[in-house]
Amino acid sequence: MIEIEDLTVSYGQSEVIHGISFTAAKNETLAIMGRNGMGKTTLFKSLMGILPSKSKKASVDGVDIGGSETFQRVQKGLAYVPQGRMIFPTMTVQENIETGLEKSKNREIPEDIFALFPVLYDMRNRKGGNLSGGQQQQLAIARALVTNPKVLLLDEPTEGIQPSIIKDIAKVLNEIRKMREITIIVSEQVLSFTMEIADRIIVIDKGNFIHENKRSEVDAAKIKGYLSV
Ligand SMILES: Nc1ncnc2c1ncn2[C@@H]1O[C@H](COP(=O)(O)OP(=O)(O)OP(=O)(O)O)[C@@H](O)[C@H]1O
Repeated sequence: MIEIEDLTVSYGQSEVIHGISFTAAKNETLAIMGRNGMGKTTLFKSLMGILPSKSKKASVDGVDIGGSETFQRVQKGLAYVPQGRMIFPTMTVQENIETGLEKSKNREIPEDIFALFPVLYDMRNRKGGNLSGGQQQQLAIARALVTNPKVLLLDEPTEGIQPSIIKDIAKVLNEIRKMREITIIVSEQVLSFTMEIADRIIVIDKGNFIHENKRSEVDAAKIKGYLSV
């Protein structure tokens, strides 16, 4: 569970996130949707402590994360799958996953990881750079999950991935939620994908949240309107 109140993020003098507030519950998937440049990556980087931010409240499972360094936020239960996946191409699949353990209390890859991603088990000795885009995305998710996060942030996981594989990513995220009962927050532009995974959709526009709906009440035409230029 994550609670954020009145979060502001600036690059120098230029404020790009303007005091947004949200909560996401345990076992809930929240999608934050918006066009390029609307502030999704900035929001996620600030939540991870990669970018400085100000807020009235920022907590994970009741524990304050405001002012914490990135590694402390990971220890408090946040994990991050960055846009573009950022896996290590010259390291093996197994080594890539193990890099996620460095700041964690665990020493070994949890058993359910390879159950979730059988393809990564089959390819554990291959170099990360030789995997397909969809497999690299699975690897980036696996690496984030080894710290046993309470809240998993994924920045545009479908970017550059074929439509057939996008369905697999949706299936994996639904499976993760079922197995781990964690909070998942995903930034996205693809509505068909978020409709398969999200309980709630928020639209971000120029650093403000401008629309919010439960999945069951989503007006697809309205959200598509916000997402088109
Ligand atoms: N390093 C930076 N310095 C100054 N401004 C930046 C920097 N990075 C991003 N911005 C600006 O902040 C705003 C939000 O960008 P951000 O990358 O968070 O958007 P986004 O919604 O994630 O888009 P995308 O899908 O293209 O990544 C944009 O106006 C962008 O130009």
